[in-house]
Amino acid sequence: MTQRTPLMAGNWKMNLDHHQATHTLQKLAWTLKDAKHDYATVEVAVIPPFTDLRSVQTLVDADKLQIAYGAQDLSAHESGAYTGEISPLFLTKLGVTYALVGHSERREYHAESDQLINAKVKSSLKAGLVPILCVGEDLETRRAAAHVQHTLLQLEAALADVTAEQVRTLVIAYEPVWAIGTGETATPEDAQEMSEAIRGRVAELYDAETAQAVRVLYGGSVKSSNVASIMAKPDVDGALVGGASLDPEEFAKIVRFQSHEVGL
Ligand SMILES: O=C[C@H](O)COP(=O)(O)O
Repeated sequence: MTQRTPLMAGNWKMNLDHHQATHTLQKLAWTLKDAKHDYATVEVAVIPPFTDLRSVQTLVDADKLQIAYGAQDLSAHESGAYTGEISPLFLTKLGVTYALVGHSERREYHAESDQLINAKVKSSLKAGLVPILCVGEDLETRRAAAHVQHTLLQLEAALADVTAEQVRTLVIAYEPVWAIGTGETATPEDAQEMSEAIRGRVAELYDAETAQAVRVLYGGSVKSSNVASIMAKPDVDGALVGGASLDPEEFAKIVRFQSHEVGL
């Protein structure tokens, strides 16, 4: 069985300018250093706004930080007349590792279609970025008990024409929209149900080895007080953290979920 390294990714959304980003990242790095965090056991990434990425890169390089960083979105195109879009190649040049694709806020506020999300998955993979593909249902869909079917359809659409080899590197984030920024958290059992279903569908679409390699994160009001119970579930490989990642001490506690009993 493949050993999957847990990933804690902090999505800052549209918060923190480049000065604030530097301070926040520095504080996160110091807190984790004080706690003697072993990045081989839990990987850490921050996902700042585009305008912060150069400052983040400079700090990571200068202080030789082991914290990875990602982009919150990217273009499906490499270059050309696409005003306001960011090429995956520009992100690679900035040392970016991850790219969020199909976050629910992009799907909702920018009407991103499954087809566009599939194109973005492919453009990020082509550029050597690791997509963090976001899927999940809204409250109405969950109330209708159609959440598994809905989420797996999003997954299948996003993976059209993506090879098994590529999927093995992928990160999938299950984010129930009703639990994002609301303080409502899915139960650990909800997170496990969907993570297992996602892994099961990857096995059906590809093979068991691919399904064992892919990392599935949970996202939606994750905090230091609830992360350990979610991480105890066998198919949950980490968290995509929004609000709580803006506080470096709180985010460090989330990263250090295994040490909660003994403190940081
Ligand atoms: O990308 C992160 C998710 O949207 C979760 O956000 P949240 O932790 O603020 O609920």
